[in-house]
Amino acid sequence: MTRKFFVGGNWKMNGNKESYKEIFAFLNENLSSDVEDVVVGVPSIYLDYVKNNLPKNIALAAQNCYKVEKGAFTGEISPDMIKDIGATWVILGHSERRNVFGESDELVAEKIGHSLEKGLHVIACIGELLSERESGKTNEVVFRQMNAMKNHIKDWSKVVIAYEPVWAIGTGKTATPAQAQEVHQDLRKWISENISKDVAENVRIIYGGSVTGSNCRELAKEKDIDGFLVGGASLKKEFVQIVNARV
Ligand SMILES: O=C(CO)COP(=O)(O)O
Repeated sequence: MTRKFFVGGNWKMNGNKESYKEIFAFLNENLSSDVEDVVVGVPSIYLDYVKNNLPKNIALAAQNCYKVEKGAFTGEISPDMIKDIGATWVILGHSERRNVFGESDELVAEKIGHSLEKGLHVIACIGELLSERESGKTNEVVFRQMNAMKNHIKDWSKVVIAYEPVWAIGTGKTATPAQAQEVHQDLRKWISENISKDVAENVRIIYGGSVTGSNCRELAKEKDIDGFLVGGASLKKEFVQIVNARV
């Protein structure tokens, strides 16, 4: 298996310049210089500040952006702006964007397409609600979300898929390794049948939802789990343990 392990920290709408200093300190002290593919997603107003203080081997992501280059879209930021300040990634389709801010599959897919065209790398998030899981619709939901994206993605090499079951986000209820592996495996099969075998083999599918220093190693043993997207624990020292889950 050649897929490189990938860990993203999603800081969401947390922290400030002062509290980020602690994060810079534990990343500087504890992260070995040869880590690969570690990205942190930062509130847009702090992207520039974090860029100037983060260890250089960690990449920077915005947590959202709009689907066009520029214009009268008050409050939005564009992929060009994200690139301009030196960030290289954007998180799109996070469940909080979908469920709190009402972003549709189509809007998420358009944002992904535009970000890729502009040269950003994308963490594309998908995942089902608890009610959807309980009614046996997990695959139907994640395949529908994937299908919308498929029409807008030409180059999958710059995409990481984050499977984040909504019921596991911020709840302390992690999917079991077997539950996560099952969905990741089904996703890879769907990709093989609907996109290509090559993309299915190479695209990284990471898991998100209450990942911690203590559960990351078991999850990381599963063959289709290629890393994590971490919320709460990415603000704490244990993030380093998660980055090293396969070491
Ligand atoms: O939403 C998440 C990452 O994007 C997961 O959040 P938690 O790790 O806090 O559950």
